[in-house]
Amino acid sequence: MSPSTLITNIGELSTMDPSRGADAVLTDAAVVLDGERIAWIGPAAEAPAADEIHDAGGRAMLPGWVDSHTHLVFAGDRSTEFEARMAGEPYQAGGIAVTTEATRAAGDFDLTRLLLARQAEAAAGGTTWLETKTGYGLDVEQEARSARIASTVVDDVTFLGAHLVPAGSGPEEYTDLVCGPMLAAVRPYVQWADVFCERGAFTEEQSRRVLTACRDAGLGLRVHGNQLGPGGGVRLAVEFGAASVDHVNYLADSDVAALAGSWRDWDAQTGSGQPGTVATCLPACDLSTRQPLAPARRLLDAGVEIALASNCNPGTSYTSSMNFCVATAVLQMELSVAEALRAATYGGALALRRHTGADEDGKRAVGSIAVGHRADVQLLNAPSAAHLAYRPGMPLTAAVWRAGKRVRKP
Ligand SMILES: N=CN[C@@H](CCC(=O)O)C(=O)O
Ligand SMILES: [Zn+2]
Repeated sequence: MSPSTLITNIGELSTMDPSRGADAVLTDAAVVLDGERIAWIGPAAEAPAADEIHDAGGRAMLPGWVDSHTHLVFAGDRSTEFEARMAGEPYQAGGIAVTTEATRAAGDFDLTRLLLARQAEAAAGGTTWLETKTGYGLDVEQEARSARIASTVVDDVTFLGAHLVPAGSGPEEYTDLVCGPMLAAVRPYVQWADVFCERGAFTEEQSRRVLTACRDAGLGLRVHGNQLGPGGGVRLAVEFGAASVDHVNYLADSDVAALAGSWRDWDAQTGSGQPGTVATCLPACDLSTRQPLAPARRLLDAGVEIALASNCNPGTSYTSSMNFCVATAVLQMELSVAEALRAATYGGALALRRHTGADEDGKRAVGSIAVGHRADVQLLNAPSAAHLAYRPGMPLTAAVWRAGKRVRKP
């Protein structure tokens, strides 16, 4: 049995629990972690006894980040491509092939070691729930290997065989492979499937085939859409009831309306009802590819639930810093601090359908602090979470607990 921990003297506790309404932020608060669950929340003066006590010293506490979009199973480096981009070259999907070559050449041991180091880096930065994708294998054996390795390290694994058509394959023939033998080989290791629906990657028709096959195989769906230009990715994601469509840089009014429509049976104030398709914004990627920042404000104003994620990958966004994403969202994307925090915690959980569950149904919610939810919390070296944007780039992560266990610095 792991000991219980009382974290007390919390100056500001942002629970991100929609069911608390206006009381979602507490001051002079305490939290008890018991095993891997949150056992108690309330005023510090009323806190129960616990095996261990951690004095937060008036610091701010919030849920651990839920990073719902990364590509961490890779080897190699693309800093030369990055430098060329900074000198004016546009980003092109074809860079994925460079990482695929390096990833295929790495042994299982090295690939696992690299993934573990990236997971530890993310956790030290406050990320307590991590999704990652395949997509740098691009043949049956290599995609299955990436999925298997990912499943031993991260919390949610997504099959992204439809990331790029590899050299030497025809697009239709490769799409058949993704929908057939590749899907069958990765299926034991993954919960989700994704498709890069974009010029230079997969057409709308090919994407539709991939989503249909993966849905029929029982996988949850996500889409990379509208990243490099207008297109059908968002529409397709909504049509298929995908949990998330990610990037969303180039949106027509009809895309925003379709996303908003998917949330019509959802009550954002209480976090109840039928969730729709989350629009996942990836600000670090937008900056690194010199794309317009995703229109997060416009989406929120239209009634769409959004998430913020790092999209950590070697091509377009080589950072797992959710602090950076939150700061950028506040400084550059017209989100309030509370909206950015929600998108990086509860929003990520919604995008992975991990936002509910407290003991009674065998699932533990992540992304919000409530009794019965997973004990995923972080303390900041600051009296309020606003410091994440007020002091951007500063090392504000003071302590992190993941499933009740204190995370060590890598
Ligand atoms: N857009 C597609 N996939 C990744 C980039 C992959 C790469 O360039 O290696 C992304 O999410 O940005
Ligand atoms: Zn991606």
